[in-house]
Amino acid sequence: MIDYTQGAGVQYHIGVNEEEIGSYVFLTGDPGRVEEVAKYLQDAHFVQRNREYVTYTGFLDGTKVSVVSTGIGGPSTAIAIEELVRCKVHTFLRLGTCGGMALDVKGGDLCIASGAIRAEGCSREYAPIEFPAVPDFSVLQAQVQSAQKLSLRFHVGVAHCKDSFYGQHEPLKSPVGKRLAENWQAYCALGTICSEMESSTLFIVASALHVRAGAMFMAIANQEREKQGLSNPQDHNLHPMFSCAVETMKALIAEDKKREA
Ligand SMILES: O=P(O)(O)O[C@H]1O[C@H](CO)[C@@H](O)[C@H]1O
Ligand SMILES: O=c1cc[nH]c(=O)[nH]1
Repeated sequence: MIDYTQGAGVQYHIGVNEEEIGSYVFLTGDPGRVEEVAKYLQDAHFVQRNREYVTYTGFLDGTKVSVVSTGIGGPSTAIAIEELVRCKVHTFLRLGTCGGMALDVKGGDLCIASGAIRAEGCSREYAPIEFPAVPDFSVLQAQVQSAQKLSLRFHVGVAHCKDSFYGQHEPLKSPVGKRLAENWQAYCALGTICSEMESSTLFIVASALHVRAGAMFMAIANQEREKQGLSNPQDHNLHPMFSCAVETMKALIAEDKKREA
């Protein structure tokens, strides 16, 4: 393969090298969210910005941890994961936003993905469609335990991942809207908890590269509650999720330290 690195192991898109990155990484879609998450780390500093990729690095309980944005959707997420794995990252935790689908998911609730529907294109370039997009079990378990410890209102279940945000919200405006709406109805009938855009790619690329990954999202609102005439509060406060994510990463780091001792 042509060497696109910028020398000294600096990765082509994310613009960082192994020395600048912890082996544990929080991923967020929004580049503007990275600095906010980094405030939860000790001694965090800005590392790099290139395209949609912003990176900060700091510490949790003495272990180096980074926060990196992926931008929206599968392709930019897959690139971030591939390049971060080249920087020796072995643990990923995505912190995102989502729309609720199950009627008991309200704006402000935390959704933890136990699996993801591969209704996007990118993951098909990593695994046949029969292969399930699932998180690493130890990461999932640590997420659930952290949400319980913090007494958050949370849901664990399958997340829907798609490429078109507006196909989710206004399917019938699309020439293929009937198919989108029919599939959406089926996903709801199957108990899917929420919809977002990166976790299936994250889970499949992580499986392909033999690293571990998990994902959690704050529900902003729920269009299905709106449809049913139920209350539909909007909530954009992501801090409870950040606290849960930090708790989760600390638990994983502690388990790893115990195993290595
Ligand atoms: O808040 P983030 O992490 O970007 O996640 C969600 O928000 C974006 C759409 O508004 C998509 O990236 C979706 O997955
Ligand atoms: O409804 C939503 C909210 C956030 N992200 C999505 O993909 N959908």
